[in-house]
Amino acid sequence: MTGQTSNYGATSAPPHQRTQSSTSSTKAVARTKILLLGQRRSGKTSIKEVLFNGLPPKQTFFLETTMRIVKHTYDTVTPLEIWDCPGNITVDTLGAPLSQFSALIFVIDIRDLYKQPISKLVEFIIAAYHDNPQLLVEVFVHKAEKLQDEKIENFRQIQERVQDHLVERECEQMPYNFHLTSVYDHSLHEAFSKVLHKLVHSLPFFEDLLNVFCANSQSPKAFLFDVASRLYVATDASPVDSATHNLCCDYLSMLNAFGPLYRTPTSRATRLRMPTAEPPPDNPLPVQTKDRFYPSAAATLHSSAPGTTLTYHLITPHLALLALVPTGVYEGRRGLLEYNVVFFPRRGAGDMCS
Ligand SMILES: Nc1nc2c(ncn2[C@@H]2O[C@H](COP(=O)(O)OP(=O)(O)OP(=O)(O)O)[C@@H](O)[C@H]2O)c(=O)[nH]1
Repeated sequence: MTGQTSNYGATSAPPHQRTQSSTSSTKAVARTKILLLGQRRSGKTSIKEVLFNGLPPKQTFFLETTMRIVKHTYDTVTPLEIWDCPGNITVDTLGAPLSQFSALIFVIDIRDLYKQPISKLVEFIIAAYHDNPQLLVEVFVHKAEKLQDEKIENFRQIQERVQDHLVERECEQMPYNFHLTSVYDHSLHEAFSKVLHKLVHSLPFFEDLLNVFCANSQSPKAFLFDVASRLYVATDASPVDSATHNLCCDYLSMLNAFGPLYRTPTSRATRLRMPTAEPPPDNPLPVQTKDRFYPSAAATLHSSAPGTTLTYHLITPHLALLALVPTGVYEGRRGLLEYNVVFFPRRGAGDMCS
């Protein structure tokens, strides 16, 4: 595993504590910087808050206008620093060269077909073309759930206008991607996960491990999720279908909500041992109050034969493996399955048992 990955595993705080940005770790860790740009009220802060602070989507309504750049740090496989910028920021007022950043996410309200947001996006793409051609430019055409019939048409028009502007400015070589997003469905998680994949250097390693896990466990699909943000860090080679992704996201959300309720003696930070003698009355057994997320769970998706089971295994304090497994395999060979899971983070692909 790379240094980055082990660093992540060693330093991260429990999921429920990780929603706060940590300034102390900002200094210690080299972070991948992501610029979050767009017009006022396009939804930038909502995106950041929903993904990285667990804010319920409906409460984004109460977010205040961002007046200055807010830097939010988040520890996942690659430590991130997300710059949430006010709507009026320009290349000149950003206060940092674009070469410092690994990705630029530009948020456009899907109903905003006017010139202003598109011109601003084009200005940043042109600046990136000159200062940092490696910069990932990802455009989130946001609030997509608001439109039903015109959604695809607006999406197409925004893409076409950006392309036309870039051709006019002779800058069409700069690559960029468009995503339809909304905080009210899973599209935001899926789009941001795709951005994250491009920033995780150890992605091929994780993908290899997942491919081997799937082959050895007869699993048609497996994801490695960042537990708190519910972004998937990697998946196996089979295509991602949105329904499966959404199901895993929902299951994780349910476990995140209810997991802390499940506390057993073995879920404590250190297991209690049977006392050899009566503890003195003034020195009772230590009571561990630290919450521990329970390490595995499963749900049967449809019971009729052959059946599919959705499994969850926490493999580091912050990463969970979610996989679809045939119910027959889960019930008949669970020990072997869990053996594969236990060794997933520790061993290379070649060492996994079949
Ligand atoms: N319908 C819908 N509304 C959204 C979505 N995302 C954000 N909003 C709403 O858009 C409004 C503006 O959201 P903000 O996150 O404050 O936008 P911002 O881009 O950070 O705005 P500034 O701070 O002014 O730059 C809020 O009322 C949100 O509830 C979405 O996916 N769908």
